[in-house]
Amino acid sequence: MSIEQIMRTSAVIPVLVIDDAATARPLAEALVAGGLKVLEVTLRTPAALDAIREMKKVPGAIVGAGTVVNPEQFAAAMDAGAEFIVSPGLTERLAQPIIASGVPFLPGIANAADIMLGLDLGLAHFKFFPAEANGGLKALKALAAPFYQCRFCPTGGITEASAPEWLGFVPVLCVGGSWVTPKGASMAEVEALARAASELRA
Ligand SMILES: O=C(O)C(=O)C[C@H](O)[C@H](O)COP(=O)(O)O
Repeated sequence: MSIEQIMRTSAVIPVLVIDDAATARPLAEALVAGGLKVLEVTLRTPAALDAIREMKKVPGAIVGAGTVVNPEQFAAAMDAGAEFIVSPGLTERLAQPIIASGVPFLPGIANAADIMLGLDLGLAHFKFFPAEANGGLKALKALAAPFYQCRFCPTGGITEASAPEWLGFVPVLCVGGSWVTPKGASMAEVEALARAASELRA
């Protein structure tokens, strides 16, 4: 799968922070049952790599690693079976081994210089991060105009209420967000939130 195909799979990529790998598989089952197949497990917790391994057992799930900020984390994510890589920003040191591997890569950008570095590296698909704090849809529209060939996954501060407006902007293929998995939610609640999120694309 290409990063574009992954971005077009579901309207929302749930950004997951998993503290206990034992919860990972039921969580992935609930998200996939609700229609969200693309799952981003952030490497922010010690359980994240085992969570990726567990989630990959769920039929239909496309499991990637998020918060990947250096080549060492990229290698660990590959070892765990991650199918795509998301990072909050873009450096050559991180991008080079990922691009060389051919694994779908969604690096974060926040300004024109970041996008130009990505274009130099042959990339055209970016996470716009942090989306709301960095000026919201207005800022992305201004940035996307000169970089008409680029496609985006805004992430950071997006909610079920604000997602449709972002998704209505053509260069936005999907949005990322953590609202689908609120702390303490039951798996039935997560499935319902996932279903609502999966139906957001007009
Ligand atoms: O961990 C990363 O790599 C990040 O880039 C940060 C996450 O994407 C955002 O924290 C999700 O944003 P919220 O939906 O506002 O919770």
